[in-house]
Amino acid sequence: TLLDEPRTFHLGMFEIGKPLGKGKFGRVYLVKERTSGFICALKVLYKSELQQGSGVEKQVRREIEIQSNLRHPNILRLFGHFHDPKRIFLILEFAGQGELYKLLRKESRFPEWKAAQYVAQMASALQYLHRKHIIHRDIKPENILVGVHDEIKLSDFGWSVHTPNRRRATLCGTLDYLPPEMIKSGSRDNTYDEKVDLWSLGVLTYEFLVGEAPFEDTPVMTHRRIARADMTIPPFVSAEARDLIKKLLVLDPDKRLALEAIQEHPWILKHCVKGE
Ligand SMILES: O=C(O)Cn1ncc2ncnc(NCCc3cnc(NC(=O)Nc4cccc(Cl)c4)s3)c21
Repeated sequence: TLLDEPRTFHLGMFEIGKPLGKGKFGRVYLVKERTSGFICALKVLYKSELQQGSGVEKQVRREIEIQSNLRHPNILRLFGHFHDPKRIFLILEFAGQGELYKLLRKESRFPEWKAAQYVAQMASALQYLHRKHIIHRDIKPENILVGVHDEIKLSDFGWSVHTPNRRRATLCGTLDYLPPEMIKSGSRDNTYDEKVDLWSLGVLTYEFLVGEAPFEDTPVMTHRRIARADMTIPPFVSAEARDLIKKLLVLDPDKRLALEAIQEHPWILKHCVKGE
């Protein structure tokens, strides 16, 4: 079936179901693989649209190359891909509860126990990626899906790269989640490493608990507030959660709490059963 080692795939293998979402570059459908009955998500990308973007087609190839080799419960599986003259198709694991940011908007903010479980799963996914010298670089609620049992599925590796990244930082994500070292201009080496994902995890933790990003403002002000790590954490956030956020949203990348330490942080231990 689909889970076996890579084979060639084609559209006729799938029975197309309901649309799951419409992204910037194409639509996603719920599909069933005919022979095995296996349910998955099919992302359709139009080559015409990709060719317009600067090097976007290369990004999709890199995503396919990176994500096809990833196997982790909190990383959305890419089972395979194929293309026809006009389109590229990504065969993806189906995430039963869809996009995390929709759940977040609906609940406005998550209870601390739920936020802690999501952060612990994100830290586990990032530990797996960083051990493989992959930085995601675009961690934000829009790129996280949720499975039927509330398990986090980090997805959309369109922007992930292998470290160390000697390329100049390009403005790739929404400003809210960008770490200071990626928006700092002027300094000679605008390089960055996997610690950018630690900053974004801090922003994510804040947004889970508060319902909005810590530096949300006008673009100019957001830029300035990120550069100064200028944020206020509302009083309803517990002392332990506040402690973790402040240990991740640190300007100096080397002083950010390491992923292993996040798993041992009191706020995480309080809400997460060990070895879950
Ligand atoms: O999210 C939804 O809309 C709805 N939804 N609901 C449930 C569900 N289950 C699985 N997947 C879904 N959606 C697809 C998520 C993606 C995963 N990987 C991607 N990769 C990508 O888009 N790459 C890409 C494209 C264009 C340019 C470049 Cl550079 C890279 S998109 C699901």
